[in-house]
Amino acid sequence: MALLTPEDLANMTDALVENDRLITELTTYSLDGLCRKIYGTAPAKEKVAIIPITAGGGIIGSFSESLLFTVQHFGMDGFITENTDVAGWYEAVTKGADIILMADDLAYIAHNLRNGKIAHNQICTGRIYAEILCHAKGGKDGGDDKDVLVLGLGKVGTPALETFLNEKFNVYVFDVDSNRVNEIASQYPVFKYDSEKEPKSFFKIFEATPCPDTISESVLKQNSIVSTPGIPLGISDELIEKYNVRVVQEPLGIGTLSMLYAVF
Ligand SMILES: NC(=O)C1=CN([C@@H]2O[C@H](COP(=O)(O)OP(=O)(O)OC[C@H]3O[C@@H](n4cnc5c(N)ncnc54)[C@H](O)[C@@H]3O)[C@@H](O)[C@H]2O)C=CC1
Ligand SMILES: NCCC[C@@H](N)C(=O)NCCCC[C@H](N)C(=O)O
Repeated sequence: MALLTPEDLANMTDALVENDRLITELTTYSLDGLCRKIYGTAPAKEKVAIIPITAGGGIIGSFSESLLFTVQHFGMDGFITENTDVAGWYEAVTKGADIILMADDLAYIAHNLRNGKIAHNQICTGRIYAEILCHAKGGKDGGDDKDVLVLGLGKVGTPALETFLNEKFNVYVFDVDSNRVNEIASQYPVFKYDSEKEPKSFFKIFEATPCPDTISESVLKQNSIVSTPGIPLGISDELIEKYNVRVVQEPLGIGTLSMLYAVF
């Protein structure tokens, strides 16, 4: 899994606030409101403990602080444990935490100690970024509002395509790993997107890859919406400006709020 860097998180607080505004403009739901709608849950004064984990690559600068900002920004009570790892878990529980947030290099989870629910960041991230596109108001020409292009069929992209299929979208998929495309196409009723054989542009594009410039001019329309957890951003500033593309992208907070609503 591509690991976050402190640089990825440098502008996270501004990005979360700005993306919440954009999500509201596109969907009429605030991020908080959209999470309530898709999960059917709501916070009930849970105390959230964030436990720094030293395993693997170790602590990532401002990772825990970014989680605390997210928790508090959406009105919840949270704290970062003074201790790490097992000692941090003990501290969290003895301080009355209801929900634990913690991440090593292989998994970032939310665990509700009261109801037993557990959520995984990659699944919840794929779902919320897909739901943002599902709820985004259609293009001026309307018709293709149910078409969506999914770029990147990994641990985030797969839950996203499942969300689009559940919402009855026509899902076009692409991945540089053709074996992965064939595997997905054998499991799900999706269309393999091939820009050479059948060029097609999309109003709604989802991207979850670790590469830049994955979104080419050929797939864009005027006013396209790109919903992408992918880091780095998969579309150039030039194309964003030329096609007035609205881009929903933020490194950690949107996926974290989705995880919390999944365990309330
Ligand atoms: N913003 C957020 O909250 C989060 C962001 N991420 C980011 O999302 C991205 C995807 O994460 P995962 O799904 O866990 O990774 P993954 O490695 O499971 O999947 C990535 C997929 O993208 C494909 N790919 C790579 N280059 C491509 C290209 N040029 N065009 C099309 N497909 C390409 C790979 O073949 C792979 O199938 C990563 O950049 C990760 O850092 C992950 C979780 C949360
Ligand atoms: N964008 C959300 C997904 C994050 C994931 N790509 C990652 O960097 N995981 C490693 C996090 C390690 C955190 C560290 N153990 C700490 O506790 O500071």
